[in-house]
This record gives sequence, structure tokens and C-alpha cells, in this order.
Amino acid sequence: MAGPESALPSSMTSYPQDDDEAYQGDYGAGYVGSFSKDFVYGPDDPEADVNMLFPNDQKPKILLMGLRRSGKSSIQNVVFHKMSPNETLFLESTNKIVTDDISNTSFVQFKILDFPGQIDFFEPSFDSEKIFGGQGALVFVIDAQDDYMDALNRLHETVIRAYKVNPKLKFEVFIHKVDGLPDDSRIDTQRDINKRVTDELNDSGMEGIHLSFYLTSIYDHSIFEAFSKVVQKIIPQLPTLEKLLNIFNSSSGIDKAFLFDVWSKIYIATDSSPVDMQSYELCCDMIDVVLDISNIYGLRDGEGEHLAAFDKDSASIIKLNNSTVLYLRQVSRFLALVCIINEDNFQRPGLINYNFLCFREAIIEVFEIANQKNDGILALVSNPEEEQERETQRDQNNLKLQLSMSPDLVKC
Ligand SMILES: Nc1nc2c(ncn2[C@@H]2O[C@H](COP(=O)(O)OP(=O)(O)OP(=O)(O)O)[C@@H](O)[C@H]2O)c(=O)[nH]1
Repeated sequence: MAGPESALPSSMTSYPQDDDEAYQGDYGAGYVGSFSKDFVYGPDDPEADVNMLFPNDQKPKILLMGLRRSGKSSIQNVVFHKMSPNETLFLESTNKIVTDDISNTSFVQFKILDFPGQIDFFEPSFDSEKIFGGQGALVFVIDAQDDYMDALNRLHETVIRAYKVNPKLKFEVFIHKVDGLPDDSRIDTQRDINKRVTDELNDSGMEGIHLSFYLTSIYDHSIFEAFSKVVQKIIPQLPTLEKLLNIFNSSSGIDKAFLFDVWSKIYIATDSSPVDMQSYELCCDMIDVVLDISNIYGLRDGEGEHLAAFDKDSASIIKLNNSTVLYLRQVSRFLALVCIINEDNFQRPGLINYNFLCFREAIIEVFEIANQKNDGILALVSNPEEEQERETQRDQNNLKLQLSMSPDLVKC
């Protein structure tokens, strides 16, 4: 790999100390396992706590459920808190529902709720309306290295209960810890689980429930890819983003483009060409390289402190020795566009830069500028009621955006 021709961000942040428990994270920093949890709730807590745990703030939520030790907390920590997979060996069993609001570090504003494996949330003291109500997804984690019959029974009960409360909830099944399975038995395991679950649901007369299955492990990128797909399902603007990426790619000679949530490295959208794992991993690695270089060589403020490692000037071009060019640009404080381009199509980078500016403007039009501060932070507003009201308007805007974006773009 040739060296990165990076236009480094103008400012950086220093790494926090490992014992900085309350650290909430800023880009390029916070590569530590410790983090603060918002709130915990157990069966003995008063009813008031349920309202704190599930406030009517309309944020979508992702419910992490599954048997004990299936890997729920590990997934949450590895994906959203930069914990290294080996550190998860020391995680203690969770005995209360733990909620983690990741709005401060993510473009997508949602909450993750980690349910302890042993908790019986079907007890009358648990308010299933509040647990399963609202917008979001239920991620059920199955330990594929263990006998999974009990897990499948629990999954069946959970899905039926949740569906009755909220048929709009998305049901996602992570067949987890597949790093411990031989390569050739992974697909068989997935097929077996899929068949058993579907048969059981059909037998209970619940054919209408759709479940998606993913093979995951925290020891590779599969968990990030699976989480990306879960998060994409709760982004109402996804089809628009995909269309904008398609237009940008075809005008700029780009092979593949991902819109990354920089902090978690999940991709919130990509163009409509198929995603292969290698391209995704390559783009993830590029983000790491850019943030690491920024952290090491980035500017400091007057007091010698590093400033944010990812800011409006963040951009990088990396030429690989296999005729591939990687191209990264900042879209918003939390969002980066990372593209894979064939070297032959990278003869006029100025035009790609120009097209990128048109693309960024279109993205800004798609999303509300909900939290505009001096560096132009974009935040996704995901209020379902407001969303519905604006849906028709957005459809019209989509068309307008496409029409207005296309003439501006310059063909490479
Ligand atoms: N091999 C392997 N081990 C994993 C993976 N994910 C998690 N583990 C291990 O599984 C064990 C249990 O993980 P936890 O995250 O504590 O499980 P949990 O589901 O949150 O458990 P409870 O809090 O008891 O509900 C830990 O030792 C992790 O290191 C994985 O992808 N592969």
C-alpha cells in the first residue's frame, strides 16, 4: 500500500485514560472499554424507573435479547464502545436491563437496551407495551457454539409476545460466536435454525412474522455488518440515501461507496450494488488509518490539547498497489463517505471533489439540521409521527433532489 495522501483534519483530541469511566467519546479518542451506561432497571425497581427507561422521546430502540452468556453485552461493547473482543472475556453477567443512548456519538439517534439473559420480562411487573412498543428492532442473540434448543424456544416466545404488542417491530436473529464453528457447518447451522424457527411460527399460526438471520462473531467484521443492516432498517431515509449514492457513483466513476457512522463503523447506507465483506473491511480499515494518523500528527489547541480527530476538513486518498483508490470525505461530524474507485477512473479527482460537494448538499437537504453548531453537525431526526407527516413531502423532494442534483454533477 502506498502512503496515504491525507489532508489531515485541523484539530485532534487526545486519548482518554482507561479509567475515565464517564467518558462519552469523541472521534479518534475513546478507544477504551470503559463507558457509562445511562440507566439500569431491574424487576425490583419502582414503576417510575420504567418510565425513565422507556421515556416517550420517540427515539428508535434496539432491544438486545437472548439467553445468558449468549454474547449480548459483548456485541454492544465491541460495536459501540470500541472494546476489544478479548476484553469481553472479563465482562460480568448483566443482571438488570441496561440502556445505552448512543445519540452523542452516532449519526443515527437510537438507544440500545441490553436485557439480561435470566430476566423474565413476561412477569406482570414488566410492562411489555413499553418494552416492545415504539419504533425499533429486536435483536435476538443465539450462541451457535452451544446447544441452541432452549434459545429457540425463548426466541419463539419472545417474538410472539413482541409481535402481539408491536407488529411493526423488526425481528433480527444473530446466530452468534460462529468463529468457533468450522466454515462448512456455518451455513448448515443457519439453515437449521431458520427452518426450526419458521416451522414453529407457522405451527402457531404466525406466518406473517418476518425474521432476518445473520451469522456473527465479535472476532471479525461480521458483527459490524449485521448491525449495519439492523440500523439501516430503522432509517426512514434509506431509499433516498441509496439513490443519491447511485447517482454520485455513476457520475463519478466510483465502484462502491459507503456512508459510515464513523464512531461505530457501521454503514448506514451504500449504493445498490452488492456488498462484499472485503470491500467493507477495506473501508473500515481506511477510517482507522485516518483517525490514527490524525491522532498522532493532528494539530493541538493553544493549551497543547488534541482537538477532534474527525472534523470538516477530514479527507484522505489512499492508493493501493492493485489499481484501487480509496477516497474518504467528511459529510457531517458523525458521518463519512468512503469510496472504492478504480485507478483508471481517478484521473480527474477535482471533479469527484466537486460531485462530492453536490452530494453533501443533497444529504443536508434530506436530513433535518437538528443540531447545527459551529462545525455544522448533522443529526438524524427520527420521530415517527413527524416522519409520517413529511413522507409525502419527502417523496416529492426526492424527485426534486435527484433532478436538481443530476445536472450539477459533472461526469468523470
Ligand atoms: N468465541 C466467541 N465468544 C464470544 C463472542 N461474543 C461474546 N463471546 C463471549 O461470550 C461470553 C458471554 O458474553 P456476554 O456478552 O457477557 O453475554 P451476555 O449475553 O451479555 O450475558 P448475560 O449478561 O449473562 O445475559 C464472554 O466470555 C464473551 O467473551 C463471539 O463472537 N465469539
